[in-house]
Amino acid sequence: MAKLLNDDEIVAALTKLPYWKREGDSLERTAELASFPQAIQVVNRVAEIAESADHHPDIDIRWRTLTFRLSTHSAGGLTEKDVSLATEIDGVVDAL
Ligand SMILES: C[C@H](O)[C@H](O)[C@H]1CNC2=NC(N)=NC(=O)C2=N1
Repeated sequence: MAKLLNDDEIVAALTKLPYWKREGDSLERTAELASFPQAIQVVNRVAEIAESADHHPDIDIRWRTLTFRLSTHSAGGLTEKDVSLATEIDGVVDAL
């Protein structure tokens, strides 16, 4: 099972993830895209990445604004899997 990150490790990871904040046991980011279809494109690409990694985000879709919440449910908190998925999501959002 993935190892839980401690508070210092989470703070260190967040210095490299400026769009993300910690909300308790989750990492959270909002992204506003140019249109609803673009937002759905991002969701579809993130879904592919999540399936490959077998690590799935919570995603809230409101018109063209997406909110991603990442946590490793099996470990009961944040792990390197969440940091890695956050980095991948940033790449998807940046690509549009
Ligand atoms: C069996 C499978 O590996 C698990 O159910 C995976 C699926 N996706 C997951 N996603 C997230 N975010 N946390 C998990 O603990 C998790 N577990």
